[in-house]
Amino acid sequence: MWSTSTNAQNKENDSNKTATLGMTSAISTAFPKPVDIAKTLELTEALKPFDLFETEQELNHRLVILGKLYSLVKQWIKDTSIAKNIPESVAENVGGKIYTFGSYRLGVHNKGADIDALCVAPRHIFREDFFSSFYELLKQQEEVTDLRSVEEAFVPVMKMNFDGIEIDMLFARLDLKEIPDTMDLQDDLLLKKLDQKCVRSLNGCRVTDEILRLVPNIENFRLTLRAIKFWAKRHGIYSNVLGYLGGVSWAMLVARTCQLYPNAAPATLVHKFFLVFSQWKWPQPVLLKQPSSVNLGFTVWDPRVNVQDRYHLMPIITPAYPQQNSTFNVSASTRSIMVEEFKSGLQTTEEIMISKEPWEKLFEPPQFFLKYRHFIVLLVSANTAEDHLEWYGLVESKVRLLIGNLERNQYITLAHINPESFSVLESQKESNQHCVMWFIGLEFAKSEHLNIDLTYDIQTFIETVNKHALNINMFKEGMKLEARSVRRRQLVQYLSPSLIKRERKSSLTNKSGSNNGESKKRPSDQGTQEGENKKTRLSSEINSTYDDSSNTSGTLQCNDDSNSNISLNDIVNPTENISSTPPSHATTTAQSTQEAVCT
Ligand SMILES: Nc1ncnc2c1ncn2[C@@H]1O[C@H](COP(=O)(O)OP(=O)(O)OP(=O)(O)O)[C@@H](O)[C@H]1O
Ligand SMILES: [Mg+2]
Ligand SMILES: [Mg+2]
Repeated sequence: MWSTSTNAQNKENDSNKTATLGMTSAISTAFPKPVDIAKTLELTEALKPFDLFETEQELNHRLVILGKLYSLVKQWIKDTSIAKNIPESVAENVGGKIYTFGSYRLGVHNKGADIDALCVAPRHIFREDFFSSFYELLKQQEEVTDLRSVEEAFVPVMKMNFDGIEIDMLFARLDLKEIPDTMDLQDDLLLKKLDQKCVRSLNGCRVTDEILRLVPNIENFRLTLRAIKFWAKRHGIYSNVLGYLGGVSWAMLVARTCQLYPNAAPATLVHKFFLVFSQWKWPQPVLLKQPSSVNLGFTVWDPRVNVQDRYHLMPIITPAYPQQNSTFNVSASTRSIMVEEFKSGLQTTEEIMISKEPWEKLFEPPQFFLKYRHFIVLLVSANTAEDHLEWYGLVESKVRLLIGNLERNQYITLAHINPESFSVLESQKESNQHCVMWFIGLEFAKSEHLNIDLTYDIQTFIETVNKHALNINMFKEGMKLEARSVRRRQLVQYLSPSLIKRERKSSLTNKSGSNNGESKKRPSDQGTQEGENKKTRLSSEINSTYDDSSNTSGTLQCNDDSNSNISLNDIVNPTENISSTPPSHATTTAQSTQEAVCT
């Protein structure tokens, strides 16, 4: 938890940390003023009611579980070594270790989050051993439930619940005789001669550790990241799989902000985060350090070399070799939604910093259902809970294809997928079915009296998902994916009255809401459920009064960066390109426009 006393201590520790941390020097090395400290305490207080932080007891429980897992790993490696004819005296010392990564390792996990862990073993212990004998050992443990292997995944993982805590456990075999307790994973040469699966499995830990090494003040980074992750979740832009950003990408954006304002307090950092990224010239990449020059033959993100990397719209590059873009799922739609959110976050934080608004304002969810007039509802159903979990995961991983189809439709200017899924109202589903819905808000080009037929876009998507499910032998009876076009007025058929009431209520108190009064009318054009089932055709009259998103870009106010070393303009300018000779789309686009902003 952030405190003023710790900050004073940090101030002393960091007073000489004004050297370059990252790709450029800092924008401002100013230390917090009393008002920044007060705002930071207010921020901590504003986050508390949301029950994000774990108690001391809960944190200790995690440590106990990790201790037990560690003992199990050591025992298993020793027993497996002996079974492979290694003398017992040697087997005693071959070691084996557990490292954590993800939100727990970063120190920003919410109550009930999982622990992401990596088991590292010496060279005579194989992945097959991990998924057989270690699996069996875990299975015997009383505290372990819901144990399942996902061995064929891109990053193979063993999942379990260990005494109430979800664990995702990866495996990596290093080319070493033994794994000493003191070993860390920073050395790039550890990856020499490793297979792809091991390199990918090591990547999460190496990236998390590198991020922590690259921020000037870990405690300030943590509180800022907690605030940003919570804001992103509330605003429906936290999801790697749906084309927004995932935890590690948000962590890197916050880390970059911390590098640019190395001594700033978290409240200031949250504000600066929005200032920097509302103006970032995407696709200029965000980098936390100069990419490593080591070459062990693994593919790294480099638009000069890989053609596909030139099409990444919002590159945020991991800092450990082999560096990757963590946001390759981002599309034109998701990027524009995120950029609008950055702009609106800037406006809100400017008001918060001058005490015109409280921090709570930043965490208010936007009114998704009032923002659009037309939606596509995706209904995903299955017969059993187990089937549903699998089916839901598959469909979720494919929704980006539908967004891509819609983006390519010349009449659609924005297809906005809301990552929140909703239960289907009892009145709308067949008994005993497990069924949830996603909503995609649509914005159309302003043309008069246009009939838009989305049948093809939607059908292609449904066919692709069904075909894929059949190909991987996942398809089970009862698994169903439906897409319906609905108007805003028809949402009452899908959403609970309390949710609709909540959106309407907040629209009345929100001056900038996009509600034009229509949502207060009783629905008059409700089709029958059956009729709608058959219908994937959206026939809509779109005229010039079309209800656009009312987000406006934030006005910039230049303030307190008196200790500025370089300007924000220098930062959002493409000086961070990984090469000065960039023949790529990514870099040329980044260089094409530039506007003077804040110094
Ligand atoms: N689909 C993915 N693609 C790439 N990396 C992933 C993916 N899923 C998980 N990871 C890696 O595993 C780490 C842990 O993932 P996880 O889903 O547990 O998120 P998290 O950041 O720990 O947040 P949470 O608190 O929700 O668990 C991520 O930080 C990332 O490094
Ligand atoms: Mg996690
Ligand atoms: Mg996880």
